[in-house]
Amino acid sequence: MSMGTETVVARLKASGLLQTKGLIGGKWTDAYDGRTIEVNNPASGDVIASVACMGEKETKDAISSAYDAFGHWSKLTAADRSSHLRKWYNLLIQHKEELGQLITLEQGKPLKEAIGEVGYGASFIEFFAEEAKRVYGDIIPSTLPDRRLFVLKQPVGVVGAITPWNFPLAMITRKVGPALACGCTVVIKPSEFTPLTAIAAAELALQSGIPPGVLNVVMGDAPSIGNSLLESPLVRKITFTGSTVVGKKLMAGAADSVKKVSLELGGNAPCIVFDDADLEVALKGSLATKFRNSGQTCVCANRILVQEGIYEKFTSAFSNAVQNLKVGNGFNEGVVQGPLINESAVKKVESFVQDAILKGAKVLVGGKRHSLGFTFYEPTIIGDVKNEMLIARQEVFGPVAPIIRFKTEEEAIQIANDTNAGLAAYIFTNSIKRSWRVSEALEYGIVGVNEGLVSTEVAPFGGYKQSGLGREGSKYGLDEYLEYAYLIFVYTEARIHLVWRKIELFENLSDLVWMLFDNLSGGLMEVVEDVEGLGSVDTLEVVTEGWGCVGLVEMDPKEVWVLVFPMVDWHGLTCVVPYEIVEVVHSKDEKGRINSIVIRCYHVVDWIVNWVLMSDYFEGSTTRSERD
Ligand SMILES: NC(=O)c1ccc[n+]([C@@H]2O[C@H](COP(=O)([O-])OP(=O)(O)OC[C@H]3O[C@@H](n4cnc5c(N)ncnc54)[C@H](O)[C@@H]3O)[C@@H](O)[C@H]2O)c1
Ligand SMILES: O=CCCC(=O)O
Repeated sequence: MSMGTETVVARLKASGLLQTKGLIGGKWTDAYDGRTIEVNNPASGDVIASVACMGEKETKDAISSAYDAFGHWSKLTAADRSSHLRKWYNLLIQHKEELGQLITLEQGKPLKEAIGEVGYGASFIEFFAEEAKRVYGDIIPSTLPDRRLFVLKQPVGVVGAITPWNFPLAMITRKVGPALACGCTVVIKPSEFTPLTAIAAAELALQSGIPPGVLNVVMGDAPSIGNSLLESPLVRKITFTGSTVVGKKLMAGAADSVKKVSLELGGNAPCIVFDDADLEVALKGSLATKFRNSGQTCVCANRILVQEGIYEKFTSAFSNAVQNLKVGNGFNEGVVQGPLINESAVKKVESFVQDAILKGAKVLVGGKRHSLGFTFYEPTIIGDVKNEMLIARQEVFGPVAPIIRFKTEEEAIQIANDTNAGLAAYIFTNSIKRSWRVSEALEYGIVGVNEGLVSTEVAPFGGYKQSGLGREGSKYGLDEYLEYAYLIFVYTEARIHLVWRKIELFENLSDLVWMLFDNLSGGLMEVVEDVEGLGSVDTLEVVTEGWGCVGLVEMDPKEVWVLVFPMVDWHGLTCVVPYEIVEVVHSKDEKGRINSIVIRCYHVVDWIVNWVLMSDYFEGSTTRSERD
């Protein structure tokens, strides 16, 4: 291990945030067969750590733990879940430096950018801690007068979350934040290249008091973990960020048990610079979108389309800027371009560049491996690229900017949309009309107008076409973890057959309660108010099997009348059972007989209903025993 890596590793170990085990049911766990997998520093090739290499058995246990934890976690109040998430967020921010170092160590991005990722990643936890309290349902205006229609949002259940290496923290929190906020529990499978950040984030989740089993981490054998998640009937949702190839496999695998699926897949972002663009703004935006994370983001510009009138000026200024990008180990001061993740990533970049050159493109800057060796590649610009070349058809996922020349707006739109991907697109123009026109014509889920950095926790992130399904972040991000239950309640006084029963005035409350228990076939009796000394109106709620007692009304100092009603059975649903009496008021006629009673109570769904009972009801009333 080189000195640099060794020192950082020692510091991180001392902080307790560099761990190597998976997390199952709140317990740090080795692979059951003891297997491990090495995690490398891409800047030096050093082995940072050996982590548990897990598979089917560990994943099944993690799923069971998540399933067991779901019962409790989903029933916490939104405020409680929110408070757990907020504590986790605070810890992530408190450990921003260490987490940033871990990211640079295992993923390679410059430390400043890595610490930026921690802030970005943590923002999803903060945002969804707040959103947890806003998972509102709906009341739908009914087509019939006697019914009420509701939409109840419920957590989908256990979630399998599979994430990539390019944002080792943010791609996890963008899934886990909304999942936990909604009441789901999660099994996370981080990339085998960057598990350390995921483990550290899970450690902080445990420290924040998130209960065991709510968040589990398994890593190692990707297909085996993936298949276990797909095959388990306990897993109700798969959320994946990664390549389109793997995304398609997971989508197909989820079909068998019809799991809910959301996919954040690869992009092929066009960055269109029009003649009327502000050159400085276009340069800044194009640099930011192309070279962020050394070109290894799904929203990185993959093709830079430049209109012919500004082509020379733009390419020359862009080339100057790119030549000055400092490449190196992410821990070194001033470095803005780190290494690529591994050797095969460099080989892919090389082959794409080679293909473009063979087909007539020209290297304007860079174009080869960097003299630093390992997986460093020179920041590169290639001119005269055509949209048919490999580099314009597929994600290069490296620091290479292919430039395509175009003449008209229509041509730019046609080239931009000529791809299976549809994640992010960028346009640079000073024309408001063109901004709207082109933004709306682009078949992309995200469009940056005069802006190269588009990601934020408050806006929906996701793609059209083969770039994925669903959205992450923002209020829309919650939908991916919710089921919508439609409930219909019929509310009708005609269905309620009221029965009044005269009973003796009891000496004390317990006698009364026992009498009710005996006579009303048993069940739970809940004293809503203290009935000691029975006033003119007292309220008692007794829920019995088939019968309910909602009120006691004193008619005479020697008599107590109990209002009993059968629970209404409607299409197999027991409903119209009031559960909390607010007020019972009665009036008497001139002979002192009760002629009306109004019972105000909370209905099962929290409306207050007024039941007005007129004297007619009492005339023909029967007792429970008579009915039986
Ligand atoms: N749209 C987005 O939000 C977004 C964000 C980040 C990255 N990405 C995309 O991710 C890709 C780069 O990430 P990557 O190389 O880690 O992607 P990848 O598809 O190779 O791997 C992603 C994850 O899937 C796992 N995996 C691989 N094969 C699997 C299988 N058979 N079953 C289950 N899991 C499996 C990997 O171990 C990893 O955890 C790029 O295409 C990039 O565009 C997309
Ligand atoms: O790589 C894709 C995610 C990048 C982002 O969230 O901005």
